[in-house]
Amino acid sequence: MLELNDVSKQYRIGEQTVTALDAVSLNIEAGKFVSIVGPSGAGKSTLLHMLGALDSPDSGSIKFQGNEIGNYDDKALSEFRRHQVGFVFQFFNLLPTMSAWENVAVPMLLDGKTLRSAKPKALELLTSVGLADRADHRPSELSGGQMQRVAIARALIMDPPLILADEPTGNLDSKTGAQLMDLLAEIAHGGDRSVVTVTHNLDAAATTDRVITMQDGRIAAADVARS
Ligand SMILES: Nc1ncnc2c1ncn2[C@@H]1O[C@H](COP(=O)(O)OP(=O)(O)OP(=O)(O)O)[C@@H](O)[C@H]1O
Repeated sequence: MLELNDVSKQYRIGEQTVTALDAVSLNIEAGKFVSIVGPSGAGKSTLLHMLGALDSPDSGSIKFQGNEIGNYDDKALSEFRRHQVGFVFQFFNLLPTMSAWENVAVPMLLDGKTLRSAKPKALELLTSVGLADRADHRPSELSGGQMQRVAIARALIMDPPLILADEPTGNLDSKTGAQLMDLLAEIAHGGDRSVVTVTHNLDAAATTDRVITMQDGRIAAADVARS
């Protein structure tokens, strides 16, 4: 589904140059739940951003379903982000004045649909993540785990083949975090979807199909494929 070849990225701050990604090559297959682990500053978030075309590499190639993302113009890039990728963040990023179902509907609104037309799908997705009875609640009336389920439903509403999650359990207690990982695994294994998550939690990572360990902008040797 996604193929990275020799992807490098440097950041320059004043005189200093930081190599965030150093010639990373990687294949992400459909239907797999993949975790990215490694110490702080290893390049995990930078890699995740490259996978979702939130950032572009200095060199190297990123192909999505055989197409070179580097050749996309701005319009194709925003189409890609809107339709092919669902993002889940550590701090949920829900809109506080909207109800749970309205938050789930947001990507459809950004795609020009009305709230009314988005509602059935938003409710269906909330039901699928176990929150049918919380649809009208605002984020402040939900627990952290529930807020992250809303965020996952929102990530799914455009039916993207790729879900990217940056520390999705970082703000949750360990039991709730484990339940969230189970939900992400179900999402990956339930269809031809890939789910890629960055995590600091090695126990959580150990439950995924594949653990990619990063160190100093490179994929460390221990890239364990379990299936
Ligand atoms: N926008 C930026 N400007 C400058 N330097 C950056 C930028 N983004 C990342 N970096 C640097 O690139 C390196 C990799 O950062 P990245 O956020 O990918 O690491 P990480 O493994 O996700 O770390 P953490 O676990 O702490 O979130 C770090 O040294 C970081 O300081």
